[in-house]
Amino acid sequence: MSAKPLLLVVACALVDTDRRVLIAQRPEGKSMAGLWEFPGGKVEPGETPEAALIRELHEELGIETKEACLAPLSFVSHAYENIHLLMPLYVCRRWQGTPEAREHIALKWVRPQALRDYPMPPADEPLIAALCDLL
Ligand SMILES: Nc1nc2c([nH]c(=O)n2[C@H]2C[C@H](O)[C@@H](COP(=O)(O)OP(=O)(O)OP(=O)(O)O)O2)c(=O)[nH]1
Repeated sequence: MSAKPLLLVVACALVDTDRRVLIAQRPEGKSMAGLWEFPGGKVEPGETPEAALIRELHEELGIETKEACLAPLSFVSHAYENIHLLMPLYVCRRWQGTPEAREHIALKWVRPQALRDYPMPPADEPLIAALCDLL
């Protein structure tokens, strides 16, 4: 049995004062296009997960946050066809700026119980339950 490469991706649930969570729709041309995801992305070599997430939040949404504002919530370990995804999910309640879709089709603020109304990557399912418990 040949092992699949392990892919480390960091993701973030931005939570607003109404306890809604930001999800973002993946663009055309990427895998899983059209599905809704938590903002985030791959951890580059030499990067800490937190630094990667702060970078991705800036690149994707144009917002600024800092490590002290990132609280680990849960993680998923999910076998996709070609890779094995390891994805920690952080919760962030404090940031500067207003999120805008710089790399996604659309953004949406959603109550945790309504996340299941939006098609998300298969790996994300357990994270919805974790967010419903938290919020
Ligand atoms: N950011 C993010 N990625 C997720 C989530 N769920 C999930 O399976 N993923 C996967 C999709 C991608 O394979 C990978 C994130 O990669 P990425 O966003 O940095 O890069 P990408 O879309 O260009 O990746 P790809 O086209 O090569 O698949 O993690 C999620 O909720 N948020």
